[in-house]
Amino acid sequence: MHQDIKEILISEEQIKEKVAELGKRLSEVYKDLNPLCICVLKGAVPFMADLIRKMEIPMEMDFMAVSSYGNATTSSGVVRILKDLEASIEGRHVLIVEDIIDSGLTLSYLVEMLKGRNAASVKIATLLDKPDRRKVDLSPDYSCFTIPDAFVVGYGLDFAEKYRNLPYIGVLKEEVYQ
Ligand SMILES: O=P(O)(O)OC[C@H]1O[C@H](OP(=O)(O)OP(=O)(O)O)[C@H](O)[C@@H]1O
Ligand code: HPA
Repeated sequence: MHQDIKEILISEEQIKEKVAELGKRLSEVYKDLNPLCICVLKGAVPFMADLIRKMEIPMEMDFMAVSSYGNATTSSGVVRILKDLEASIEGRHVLIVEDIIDSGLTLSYLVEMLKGRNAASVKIATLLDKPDRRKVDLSPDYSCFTIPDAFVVGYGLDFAEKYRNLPYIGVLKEEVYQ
């Protein structure tokens, strides 16, 4: 285990199993709909890469970069679009792929923005859901794990851009970010 990690919350094996389960479910839900999976950079990259390989249906992908955290551990509430989608989503079935929903501020902003572009549907798939910290009324359509209120890193999630390459989800030692 990495020296800055206090505890492994979700192991590599647990992630693999849940992601495969979700991929199978999405393959049924989106059969014949050619969904557009939108990966929210950068944290959702490992989840997106693993999830789409478990979706055994035609699908397309695109990427968005937004930022609300910067190098802090709490959301500023201000969502900035750093990179927009390449193509129109009008009439498309959109699935937003996220690593974590914490305050919900990032996704509530994104969902409203994408709905405003006349998508046929806009749904959310998240690896982690941290409902205790929610500041807006938002719940994911698909979620792999519900986690307690702790700052976690790994499998895409960072603190100050570090730890994204850990293969598990771990709780960061307080002394590392305090
Ligand atoms: O529910 P919220 O409180 O809004 O938090 C969730 C968002 O925060 C993180 O992104 P961040 O801005 O840190 O970018 P990153 O994915 O590049 O790490 C995470 O990837 C989500 O997008
Ligand atoms: O717990 C977290 N870890 C990393 N990034 C995050 N963005 C929101 N919550 C978190």
